[in-house]
Amino acid sequence: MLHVRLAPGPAPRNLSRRWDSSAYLHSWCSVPCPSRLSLSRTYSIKSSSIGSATGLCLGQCCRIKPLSCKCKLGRSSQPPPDSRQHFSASSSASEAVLTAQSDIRKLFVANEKIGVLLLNLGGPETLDDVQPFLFNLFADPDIIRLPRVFRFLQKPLAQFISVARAPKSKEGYASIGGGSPLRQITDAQGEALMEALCGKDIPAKVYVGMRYWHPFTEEAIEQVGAFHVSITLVRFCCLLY
Ligand SMILES: C=CC1=C(C)c2cc3[nH]c(cc4nc(cc5[nH]c(cc1n2)c(C)c5CCC(=O)O)C(CCC(=O)O)=C4C)c(C)c3C=C
Ligand SMILES: [Fe+2]
Repeated sequence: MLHVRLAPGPAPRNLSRRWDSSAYLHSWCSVPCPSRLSLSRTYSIKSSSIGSATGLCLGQCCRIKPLSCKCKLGRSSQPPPDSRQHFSASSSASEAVLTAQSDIRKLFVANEKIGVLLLNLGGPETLDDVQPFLFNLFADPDIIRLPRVFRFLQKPLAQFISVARAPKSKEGYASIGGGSPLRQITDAQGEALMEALCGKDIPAKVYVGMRYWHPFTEEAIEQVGAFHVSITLVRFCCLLY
């Protein structure tokens, strides 16, 4: 099922730089949203929408640069007229739910570039990243919520915990190869997603944004903007291992 949720009101074509919490992202996850973002035309997609053939949960890849794909990001085929009609009808609604797998094609309208922004939390890639990664994690009030009067202690506490915990965490990461596997795993998922979309003649670029480590969501969004993507599909996935 493809859930399409549109920001209310007319969608500006440029990206908004407001980093407010995104209700649509929060709605599917009990853990912190991987990012706080607001995109102009943002669609959240559920895992099965691209195709069960890939078995993807649409995780993310950790490249700032969009993943490359053999098909060109151009109009290799036009959507049927009824698709466009459907799209504009959806656009005027504050929320629409498209059910058919092929309905993603309905987003593929003339002169619209599609970007898929895959969001995750991130993990330290090297042992040197461990302490600053943990700082980012614990500095997040969605992870450790202090009473408002003690909010000023958030960063000092994050510094304390991250420094105290880092040696033990480093041991753990050292035992699994020296860093978090999140990036490689999600790279592979991003590649598979690109391939799956290409196979359906839907050329889209895939971007990745992480909440606590590189590439940060802000960087990914800048890339989305630089590529003048006008439709952004957003998906986040929390890998558990
Ligand atoms: C008291 C300690 C911790 C709380 C509370 C906690 C909550 C929490 N964490 C995530 C997401 C991630 N945590 C990751 C690593 C990690 N988390 C903690 C501690 C707490 N997390 C530590 C010490 C570490 C480092 C690894 C270790 O030593 O075990 C990661 C990175 C995973 C990776 O691939 O490297 C993520 C992601 C959430 C969402 C959360 C609360 C909701
Ligand atoms: Fe954690």
